[in-house]
Amino acid sequence: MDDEAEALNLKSFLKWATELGISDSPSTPSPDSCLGYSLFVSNFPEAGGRGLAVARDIKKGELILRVPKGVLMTSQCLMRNDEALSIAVKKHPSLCCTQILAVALLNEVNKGKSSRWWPYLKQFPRSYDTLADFGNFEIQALQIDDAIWSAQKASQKAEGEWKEVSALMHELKLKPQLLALKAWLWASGSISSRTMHIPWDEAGCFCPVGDFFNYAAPGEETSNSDDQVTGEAFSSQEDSMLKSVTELAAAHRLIDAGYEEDVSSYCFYARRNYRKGEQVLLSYGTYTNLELLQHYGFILSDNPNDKTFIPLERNMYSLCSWESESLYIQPDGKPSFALLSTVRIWAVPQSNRRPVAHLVYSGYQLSSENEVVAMRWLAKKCRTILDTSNNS
Ligand SMILES: C[S@@+](CC[C@H](N)C(=O)[O-])C[C@H]1O[C@@H](n2cnc3c(N)ncnc32)[C@H](O)[C@@H]1O
Repeated sequence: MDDEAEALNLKSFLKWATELGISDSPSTPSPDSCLGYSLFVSNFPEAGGRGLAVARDIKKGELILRVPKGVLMTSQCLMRNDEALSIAVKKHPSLCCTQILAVALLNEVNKGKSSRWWPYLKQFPRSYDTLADFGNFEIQALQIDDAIWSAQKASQKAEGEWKEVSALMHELKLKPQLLALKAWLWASGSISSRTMHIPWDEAGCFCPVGDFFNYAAPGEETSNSDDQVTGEAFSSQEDSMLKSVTELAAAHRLIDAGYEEDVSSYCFYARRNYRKGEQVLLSYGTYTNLELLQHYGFILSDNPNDKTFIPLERNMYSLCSWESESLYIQPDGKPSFALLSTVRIWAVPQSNRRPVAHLVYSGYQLSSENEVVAMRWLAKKCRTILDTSNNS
């Protein structure tokens, strides 16, 4: 699609969104666009491509976008507006909620221009780079065993789920290209990378305009010094007056987006101060780079939540009851608590381990000798892992 056609599509999408009540402003927006007061669509080649920038200086905690419930595209509303879909889905009770949403999405695409969601559907990417979309060559290029395993699992899972919905999709008489695995991967990628959490459906919802926000890892906003201006603490009295956990988290801006029952809308807030023109970033959750690749198809070059998992020697596993996922090195080079405490115990002579275990699990260094042995083991292990991945 050329740039001009894309710009026209975006324009008609924003008009459609305005008519349905989406707004970035407390007052009535212009009939042509639901954006312009707080936000505008822009391109950020280094951070997610198309995204939303602020149209004015914005303070932390400000409401910047509201999307009414009626505009959220969910399985429930797609089935409510399509009796044939609803009847067909009921005949397949073993399907899970994401399979139902994926079929409902493809069924809507099948309608083309006659779909009520057409202006929105045209805004979806044509394809995705999530792990399930990786071919064999790309999977091998991942090099790390964990990543290769996750990619193989993701493709197998997508293909298995596609086979399970095949009968339903044929009953719905979808066009041949929408019955193909490629279309299924597109629908699954759309769900994985674009849906937002809602309390009434585990598959989540598609949230027009709200799904234009790109991602920044949670915690990064604290580096913005301007935050001090509005980041005041709440008193415990004020806290107890806030009715729910969601409300409390929202008041402290621990969450920057969520469905709010009292206004029947999905609401988006600035989680830090922004200067006019800056991109507003949303935290979709806490993810390692592998998880980001799996669910969203990108990685962050500087991800504070990334982890390098460290396998223990066979004789060390009996010393700890931690899951392997808790044994890792953080991006700042520090070992996780589980890894550090296990290696500290291992570095104690076997006959002395029991009496010092409680000190280790309280986070204490036992002695400088113990620490040196533990750190030497960790350094050697890290070197071996780096050598293996550099040589493969
Ligand atoms: C919810 S959408 C965000 C809007 C998207 N850029 C668009 O144009 O529709 C999520 C997708 O945006 C991209 N994305 C979001 N944040 C990113 C980031 N920090 N770096 C690279 N890509 C990002 C990824 O492709 C991800 O799957």
